[in-house]
Amino acid sequence: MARSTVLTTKTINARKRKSTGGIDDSKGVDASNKRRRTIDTFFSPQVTIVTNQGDDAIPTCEHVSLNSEQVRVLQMVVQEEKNVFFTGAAGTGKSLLLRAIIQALRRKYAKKPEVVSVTASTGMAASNIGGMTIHSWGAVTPGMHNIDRQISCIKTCKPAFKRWKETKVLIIDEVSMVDGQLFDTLAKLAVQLRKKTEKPFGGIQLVVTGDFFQLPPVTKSGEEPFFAFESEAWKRCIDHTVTLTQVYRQKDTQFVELLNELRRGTISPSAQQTFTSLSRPLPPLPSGILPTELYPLRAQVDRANSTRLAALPGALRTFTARDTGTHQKVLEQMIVPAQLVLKSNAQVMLVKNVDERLVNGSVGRVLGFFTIASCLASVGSPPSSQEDGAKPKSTASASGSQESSPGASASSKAGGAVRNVQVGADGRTPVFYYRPMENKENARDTKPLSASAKGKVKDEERYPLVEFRTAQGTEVVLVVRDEFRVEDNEGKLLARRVQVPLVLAWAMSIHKSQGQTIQHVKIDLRSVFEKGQSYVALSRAASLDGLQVLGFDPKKVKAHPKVIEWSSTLETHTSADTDRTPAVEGH
Ligand SMILES: Nc1ncnc2c1ncn2[C@@H]1O[C@H](COP(=O)(O)OP(=O)(O)OP(=O)(O)O)[C@@H](O)[C@H]1O
Repeated sequence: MARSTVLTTKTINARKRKSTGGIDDSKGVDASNKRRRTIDTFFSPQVTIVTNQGDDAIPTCEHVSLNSEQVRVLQMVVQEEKNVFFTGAAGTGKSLLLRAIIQALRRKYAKKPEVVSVTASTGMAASNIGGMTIHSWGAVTPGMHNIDRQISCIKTCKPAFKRWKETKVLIIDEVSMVDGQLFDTLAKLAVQLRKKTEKPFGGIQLVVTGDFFQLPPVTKSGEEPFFAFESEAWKRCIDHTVTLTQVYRQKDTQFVELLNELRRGTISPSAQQTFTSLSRPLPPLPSGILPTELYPLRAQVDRANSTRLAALPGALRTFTARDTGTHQKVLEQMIVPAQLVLKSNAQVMLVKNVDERLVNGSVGRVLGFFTIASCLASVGSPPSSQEDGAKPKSTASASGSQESSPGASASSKAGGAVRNVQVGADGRTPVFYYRPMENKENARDTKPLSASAKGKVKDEERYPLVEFRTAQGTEVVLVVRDEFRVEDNEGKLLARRVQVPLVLAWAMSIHKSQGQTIQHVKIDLRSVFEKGQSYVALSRAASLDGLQVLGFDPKKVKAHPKVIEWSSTLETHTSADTDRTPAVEGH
């Protein structure tokens, strides 16, 4: 019988994806960013992050130091090897801390990287930290609680069986969405598969994080969720709970207080008044980028995107995916669509990681549609003077960026994209740079294209040229087709899609927005259907000024009573001091 029915999805750039967690792991990071390397000691750890603090929602890159709460958790996990659950409200830096922990563990176990397993409850959360879903990791069949049957299935999946036996540290992110029964099953499997029956979780060190006030486990309609913290295994295995208390996402204390009320589902009349008053439209951004719209339902997201697209002038361009494989039905779950329909000026989001600048989630605007050949001719800076007299618009940051460096053209074609395309005075047409390769001096400055890039020149398809906002400013990129693969747990290919890795990005679902910080956001709460959903949506906003709320209804802002009760028992033991001493408790 089948092992897990949960499938892993990879793109051919999976190796690149590992380096895009937002931590300075030094690969592909600007020289300026390398100055202050990250977790060299536990006591002054610094993490490079991409923040969205700019007025125009332009992300910037900065180094942050972990606060004392975060450092304490890092120590407990990495030095003291404790089983830790760390939690905290939205924006308290759980994800940032988790990335720091993963990096520190990878360094600690550099000679045996397979002993650190990085997982999350959902595919989206897993891809944010370069991991896999907990189901895929363990080859666990969802809903099956017969341990013997699970074990027989797992033993047929050699990579998963090996993971169960070799893992020393298991990380689980977004634990609020892990079903309690699954947590119990995992603990029993660990004990039996590792034959260390006396040790909880078979002796695997657990690092678990999430906020139970956010999205709950998915249940059949009308069924009560059974949270991970209610499971037997949780009580036996989680030795330390740490609550992070400093909110970073929102700087405004009034907003932080309002979000706290939302989190607990207790809305005061003044909070209600404030949220209701946020129904006013947001002023347009100078860049022309519209606020991201969040909706509870996928159908609403699709409708909002289609309406915006229809309102744009110009012809539609349709990119039809090239699908192959024996199990093409699984491609339906893929974020990259079978039919991608675009127009010039459409707002789009990249759905794959290319490097630290261009990541899954980068938002931009389509400038037009061009062939690879026309864009490769306009990459980088002009060799000496400009051939056609067009004024190239600078698309890279000025400060010593790699884009304008001599080798830019050689490195510009990075998996599914022609990077750093220079556009002319109209702001949307690639300029043409003539590079006389016979001249040795110039040849050194304008390296020939890689063999793979040369091969692509034959491709006459016109692709979207997109101006992305990046941590360094903006970058114009021709986004070409890329390969997305769906594999079973043993890495066997089930289906493959070759498609332009973009989706329309005027709107997204609240589920997909989890974990993000959004500067300008318009949230429609009228169809909210889950506890925690309103809180997740509203807590994505960085400020009240950048937040528009439609359909705010205090009756729909609910926290689950079991979560409220459980968290109150935590708080009675927690010493969250004002001086930011870690709120640590042992059970
Ligand atoms: N020690 C720190 N110093 C400065 N900024 C920080 C620090 N920790 C986190 N941040 C910033 O705070 C913001 C929110 O962090 P993060 O996304 O990790 O929070 P979170 O707790 O995971 O939120 P959510 O539960 O909503 O996913 C990010 O922009 C992050 O870079």
